[in-house]
Amino acid sequence: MTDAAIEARGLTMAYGRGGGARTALDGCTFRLPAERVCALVGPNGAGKSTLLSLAAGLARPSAGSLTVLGSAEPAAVRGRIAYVPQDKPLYPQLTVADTLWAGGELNPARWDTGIARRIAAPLPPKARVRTLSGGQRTRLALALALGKRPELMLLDEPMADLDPLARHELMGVLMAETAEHGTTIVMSSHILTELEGACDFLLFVDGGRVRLGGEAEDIVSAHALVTGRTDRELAPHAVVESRTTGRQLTALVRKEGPVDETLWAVTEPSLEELLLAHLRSPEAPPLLTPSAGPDNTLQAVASA
Ligand SMILES: Nc1ncnc2c1ncn2[C@@H]1O[C@H](COP(=O)(O)OP(=O)(O)OP(=O)(O)O)[C@@H](O)[C@H]1O
Repeated sequence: MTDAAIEARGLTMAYGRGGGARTALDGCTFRLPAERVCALVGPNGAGKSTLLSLAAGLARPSAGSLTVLGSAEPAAVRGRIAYVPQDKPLYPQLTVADTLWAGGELNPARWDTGIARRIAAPLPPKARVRTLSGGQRTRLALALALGKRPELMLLDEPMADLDPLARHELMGVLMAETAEHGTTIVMSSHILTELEGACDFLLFVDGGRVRLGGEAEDIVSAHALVTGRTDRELAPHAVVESRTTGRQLTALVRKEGPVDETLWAVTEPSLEELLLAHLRSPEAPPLLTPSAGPDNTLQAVASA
């Protein structure tokens, strides 16, 4: 089994104390293998940012454990991690060129001027950060993160304010980082269409709990989109979501063995269809594939 970049057991994080405490993560157990591009998805308030900030060593969990790059103290390996939070903190008074220079000064051992300059190339070097647009600031933050040549990149909605061309370009850069340098990328996103083909691993959290985890391919192939007559039995397959039109039933099911294709028209859902169905059906049972379970004791992927 590949080394884990992040491994969580019973990871729990509550903000505040006493009656006002809010549980952002609630007993999460999962494993993210190294050298993968992992999408972290889930609805607003699911706990994605909380998970990324814990992995970046910026806060400590309230309970449970979190091992990052082999260290039980994520803060101790901060030098090997690049974390780009949602608000992309940068010094507003510095120019683009000064920001890149400071990136090199702060990371003398690993700094890669070439990639940082390449990513920041469309930005005016003399412009002050405070004058940049949201998307331009994101580009600069990603240039700094990539320049650091990290082993693990934790990116909180990095694509949200980029234009489609910039998104396409930067997703390509991130995928190439993983392929060429073995960088592990964990990226939260609400842009489901862009995750397909870009992310090979998936962690879906909702209400602070892990609902889906594993190879994107395995998670998709554990499900089927089926269409047939309403009087046909879908058991033993678990219905994630269904709708009827007249006498026709369409359902997204978690397969329990092969689906009877003499009764049902069967297709594989897209990753987006699968995630939307789970977002609409919070009661669907969780699924972790073996590669996402810390010691293979968790629920295995349904055999297709
Ligand atoms: N600093 C904080 N203090 C108190 N509660 C917080 C804090 N940060 C997050 N929370 C709460 O924790 C829960 C999870 O928030 P988090 O920001 O991790 O979700 P998210 O999945 O990143 O959401 P989004 O998609 O909207 O960015 C929410 O209920 C949120 O209100």
